[in-house]
Amino acid sequence: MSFFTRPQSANAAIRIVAPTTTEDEQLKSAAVSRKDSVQRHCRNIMIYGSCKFENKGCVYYHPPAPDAVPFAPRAESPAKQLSSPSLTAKAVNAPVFVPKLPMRIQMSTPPPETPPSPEYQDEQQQQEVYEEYAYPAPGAEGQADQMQEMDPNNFYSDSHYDAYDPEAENAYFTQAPVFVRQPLNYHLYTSVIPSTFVSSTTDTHFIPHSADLRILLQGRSEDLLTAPPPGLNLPEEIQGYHTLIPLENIGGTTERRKFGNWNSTVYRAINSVDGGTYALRRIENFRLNHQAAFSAIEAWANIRHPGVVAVHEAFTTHAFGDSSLVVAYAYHPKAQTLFDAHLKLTPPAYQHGTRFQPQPAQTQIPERTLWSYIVQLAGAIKRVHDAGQALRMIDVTKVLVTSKNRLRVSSCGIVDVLMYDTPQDVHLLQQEDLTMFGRLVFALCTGNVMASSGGNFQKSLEVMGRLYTPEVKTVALFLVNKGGPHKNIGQLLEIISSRVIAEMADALTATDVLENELMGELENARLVRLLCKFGFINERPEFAREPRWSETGDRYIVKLFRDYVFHQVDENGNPVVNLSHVLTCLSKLDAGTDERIMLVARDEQSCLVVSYKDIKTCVESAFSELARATTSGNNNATGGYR
Ligand SMILES: Nc1ncnc2c1ncn2[C@@H]1O[C@H](COP(=O)(O)OP(=O)(O)OP(=O)(O)O)[C@@H](O)[C@H]1O
Repeated sequence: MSFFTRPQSANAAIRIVAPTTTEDEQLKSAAVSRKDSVQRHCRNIMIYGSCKFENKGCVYYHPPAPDAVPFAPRAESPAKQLSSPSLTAKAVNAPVFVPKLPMRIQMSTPPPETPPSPEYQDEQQQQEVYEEYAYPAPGAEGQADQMQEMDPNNFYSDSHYDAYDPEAENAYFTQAPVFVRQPLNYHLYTSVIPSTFVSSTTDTHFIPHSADLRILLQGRSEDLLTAPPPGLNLPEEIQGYHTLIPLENIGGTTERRKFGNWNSTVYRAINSVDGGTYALRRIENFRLNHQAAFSAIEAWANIRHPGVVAVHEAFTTHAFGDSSLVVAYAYHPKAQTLFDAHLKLTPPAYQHGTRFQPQPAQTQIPERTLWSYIVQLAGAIKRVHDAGQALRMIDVTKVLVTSKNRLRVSSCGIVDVLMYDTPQDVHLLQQEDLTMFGRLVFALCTGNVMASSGGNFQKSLEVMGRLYTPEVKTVALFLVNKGGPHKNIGQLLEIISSRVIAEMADALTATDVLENELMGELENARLVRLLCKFGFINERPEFAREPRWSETGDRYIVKLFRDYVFHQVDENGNPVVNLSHVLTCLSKLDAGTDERIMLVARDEQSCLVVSYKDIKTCVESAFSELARATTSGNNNATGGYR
């Protein structure tokens, strides 16, 4: 049979030694029933210190419980152990791990000055035995359980660091070494906010359910990477923009899209200067009479607001075969117009040969969403009016829904260029903005773009009164009615101030939810960096003319740790493919915690007890060695890896 002996120093090679004859006699009763010479040790015991399956069918050998062992062999010094004839040649070749940092152990009370009583020595011995089996520290059993049943949300609350109160256990335990509670570098960890406070599993006003959020973001990324279909017959490049894709159907059979009285098409394109994706709105057959008409675009380019699609630049081009005006805007992947999102009729459906009436894309807009739209648009208008501009195009086909319940006014600045020759008083234009805003509210409430016009007006008010609170009607009427020269957006914001506060609360909740989501993803970059380093180090065929470089010295520890993380097997010898275990180990390694683990050689003849901090030092030193050897001309070779 064999024992694991506790090393004298914190981190040392541990030999699996054969017991002496005396020890055999003392352990006779236990040894009779065992077939240690032929039976393999359970690796869970070797790695975790305990095996969950011990009494549940695990076929491997489990050492006896500590209290069943009356005596344990004294731990020999690591050097002596390594020179012992009981080691295999392979084990002797294994490098001895020399800790680079002193072990941080503190005695809870100073050792007794007078020689301890025999009774005390007995207890002390028993305690040593206990520690050998409970190694690495009191509480390790719980830790082993924790490691076997990894809970990704709990791996930061490490029981190893919980205050250990020896007095509560036994008076004699006060002499046992107590591991000082090390303050973890908590800033290195993700602390997931309890879902009670910030839940990503439920919908919030602006942020969908966590899974849906990922689908949304993946969809955007996919949208950005879509290649143009062949046969579009579009210019290859215009003013530094390439890879044009029309965002609306430009087939000859469908009605051409209009922007006021002009034909207009929107394209997605990539800017070759900054590599960014932009939305290009092209106005066909436009002749620019005055270069000064672009001054409005310059003014718009300075307006940045979350409710306004950012204006980038404008130019004219003949690349389409005509004289076109093109204005470049920030591109919002997967954006929909308010019309498409809420008012567009779905094609008539047929069932059993019966034709059903076309239905709006969505039924009634919920009041909360409606208020959110009103507040967002009011905020955008306020920003633009404060900048001395007017939007001049507030329409359900020009307001984009760019995310969940998020609106942005698009096409800003175009009308200013198109109407440059017929200047108008900006104050009147701003009043007109409010009227257009009112029409939009009518359209959204009733599902009819013509809701506020002519004979529809009264009926629309009735519908509005039936579906929404009276406040909505008040706001809509305030906007469409002529209120005199002093009517302005500020007055509207006063009327809806309570809604603005609700909106702000929702926006702040959205940032909390997003922060929480981001925290969950924050670990990825650091883990990828670590995995890259492993990739550079492990199995490197040769370095510095040393074919065994990756197998010796610090690298040997890295190799064993790699086995510990990725190559564990269960009691049946099947691979343990537990991502939580991998993530936990890598996170602890990245943080360099003082928690210690036992690394077992592949031949199972030797093992090393090392802390994550030590392994981190090994990884860093091996990687630095490689990095130093990179050519001097390639100074950035390791940039970003650290
Ligand atoms: N900045 C942008 N980012 C992403 N998509 C955009 C952007 N601007 C417009 N789009 C998309 O381009 C498409 C065409 O926009 P457009 O403003 O022409 O709407 P429309 O519904 O075609 O209006 P109209 O019928 O008046 O032409 C819409 O699907 C819109 O979502």
